[in-house]
Amino acid sequence: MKVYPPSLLIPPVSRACGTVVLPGSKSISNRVLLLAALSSSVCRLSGVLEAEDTERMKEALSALGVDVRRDPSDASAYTVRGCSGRFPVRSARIFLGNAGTAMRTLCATLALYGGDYVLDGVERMRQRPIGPLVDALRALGADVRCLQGSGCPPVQIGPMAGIGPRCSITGSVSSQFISALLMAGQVYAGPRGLVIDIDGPLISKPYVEMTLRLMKRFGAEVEDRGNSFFVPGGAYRLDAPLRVEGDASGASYFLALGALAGGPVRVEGAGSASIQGDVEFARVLERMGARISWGPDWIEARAPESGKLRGIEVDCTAIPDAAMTLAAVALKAEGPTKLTGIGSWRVKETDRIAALQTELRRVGAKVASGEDWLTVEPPQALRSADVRTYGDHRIAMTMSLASCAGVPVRILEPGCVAKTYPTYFDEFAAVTGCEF
Ligand SMILES: O=C(O)C1=C[C@@H](OP(=O)(O)O)[C@@H](O)[C@H](O)C1
Ligand SMILES: C=C(OP(=O)(O)O)C(=O)O
Repeated sequence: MKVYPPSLLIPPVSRACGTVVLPGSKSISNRVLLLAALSSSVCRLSGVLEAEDTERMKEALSALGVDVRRDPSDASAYTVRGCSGRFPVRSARIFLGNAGTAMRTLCATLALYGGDYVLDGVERMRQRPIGPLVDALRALGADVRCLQGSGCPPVQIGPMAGIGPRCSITGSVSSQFISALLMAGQVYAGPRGLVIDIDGPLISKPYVEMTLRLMKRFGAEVEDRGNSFFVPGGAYRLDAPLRVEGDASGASYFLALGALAGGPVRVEGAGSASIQGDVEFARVLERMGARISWGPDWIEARAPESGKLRGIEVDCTAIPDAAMTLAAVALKAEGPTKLTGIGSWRVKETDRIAALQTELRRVGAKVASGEDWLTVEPPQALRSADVRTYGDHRIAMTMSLASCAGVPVRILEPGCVAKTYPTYFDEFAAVTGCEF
């Protein structure tokens, strides 16, 4: 994995253009690795993201005895020999870093399988909620608990006697809980299947839709009943090789560069045919005045003809990750930009509302926030600043875009991009012509 210095000084960016071939989607990669491991077939996966979050998932599956083999001639291609839901290793302590997509899905999977497992992560992971998922799993008969009683990891898992037919779970904390119950539920459901009731509104819904589409690729047809899901139960099978799409959240930074600094910037690997909700980010940029073109697996962004982007109000409930990028685009827009529906930011890699408020103010923006919203007003002139990243890859990538507002920005601890996009700053340099 690429090694970064303690800080990176990004000079003012005056022009961005070029093409970025996106790394694999984190969300799709971690789902298909797990689905392949749970399947009853030998699965060929390509385009898998090489980053910390996917490393944690692959390590965990290997520790559980699954044969996950990298193709010697292609670092992002794997053959996974599925274990039909019966992991050979019944007792393990598994470290999942800060990978929410690994922690939540493996918690549900191993709890419904049963054994003697502890799932743990970094300090921040020990502050990220998992209580509602643990409660739903207990309602299904699993022996699982939060070891520190705080509703957060580490979680301890014991033997499983028999799975119940129904559970309910809140939709307003993390959609990953529901994706986890869906994917694991299919393999371990009893003969009557499993009903998952969703309490209240469901945030980050496109991620649940992605889960359903990928389960379908593995032969499982979940019935979406509006505020509940019926999971029929049965084995996963993958009959043809599966290629992971490029990461649409990662694409947002480069589309923003195109909109902020001339363009055209084209991202390849995700487009109008994508199953990732974050491609909608391009439509939001369009509302702000950027010129956007699409193909099935590419998107291109250019600055408005006038050169002026407009501040807007946007409900970000469906695009929690790409939404952060908008906070940086707002620095060069005319008028304020208000992001709503972002309450889940508070429980991700850091409290992203608090962190962005602090860092955007550091470069001179006027920022206000509430429990689930953020308003950014562009300053007359931006200030050069040393920007903290809080170990959060998306704070580092988002704040790198402040350099498009005419000042140098120093990103502290830029290596945190390794969570999902280890080569981010190389691509940034290639598209902007910056040297750092
Ligand atoms: O299911 C997924 O792959 C994800 C769901 C989202 O989390 P929440 O559902 O917690 O909002 C998103 O922020 C995360 O990066 C990936
Ligand atoms: C919230 C994120 O990650 P995680 O999968 O750890 O929840 C993210 O990548 O922005």
